[in-house]
Amino acid sequence: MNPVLTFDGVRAFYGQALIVDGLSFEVGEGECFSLLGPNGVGKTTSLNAMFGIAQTRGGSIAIDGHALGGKKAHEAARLGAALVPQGRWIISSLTVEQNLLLGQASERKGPWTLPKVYEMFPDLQDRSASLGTALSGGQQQMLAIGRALMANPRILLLDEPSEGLAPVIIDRLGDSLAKLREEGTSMLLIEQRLDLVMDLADRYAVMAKGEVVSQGRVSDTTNDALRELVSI
Ligand SMILES: Nc1ncnc2c1ncn2[C@@H]1O[C@H](COP(=O)(O)OP(=O)(O)OP(=O)(O)O)[C@@H](O)[C@H]1O
Repeated sequence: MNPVLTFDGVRAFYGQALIVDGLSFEVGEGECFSLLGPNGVGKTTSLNAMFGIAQTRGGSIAIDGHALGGKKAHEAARLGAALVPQGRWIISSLTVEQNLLLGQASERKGPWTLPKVYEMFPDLQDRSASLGTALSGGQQQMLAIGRALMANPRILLLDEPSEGLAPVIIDRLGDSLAKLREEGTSMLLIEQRLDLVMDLADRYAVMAKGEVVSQGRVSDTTNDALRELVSI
């Protein structure tokens, strides 16, 4: 089966600074793939390379076999990449519902509509008229995920979704992501909480200095073994 997302020898830069150096991995249909590594190795930059925020010079990135060309942000969204960014990027002047509707900008058709997002995250329906940034941290994370789902993505790109959340909220987040996984949503998960990775991911790759240094199936490893790999 063709991969949903392919990174092949990607080299990504900020200006002249080479951050990602020959990164290769694939995410299969319906798979949750986790990209791991210590702070600063280039995980977020890899996502930024998909949207043209970091510049790629070398290698290729493809969604469903379609290479991302020049106009990356628009193209990646149109092809079905939806980002749940680190820090969530909730627009403070917009209500919850208006933030969710932003997700439709890519004009992709599919099962995700406002009622379906509200069914998945009832808190968002209760607060639909509130300003997005008036929500709690956990609710804002749900809003960021809901907004990405409104794009009817081929792949959901989650950058440290548990960051800054209390353990009980992380459990709820994990349940929601598990539900999405059961529905067959393809996911790329960047995450420091390895228990969440162990619960959700099928496969993982560990990055160091901008490239993959080890990878495998989550079912073949343990939380401790993964922690050791990530801390090298
Ligand atoms: N806009 C930018 N311009 C220049 N350098 C940047 C920029 N953003 C990040 N960097 C640098 O790129 C490197 C990789 O950062 P990146 O955010 O991709 O790491 P990460 O693996 O996602 O880690 P973290 O968990 O800290 O986000 C770091 O050295 C960082 O300082």
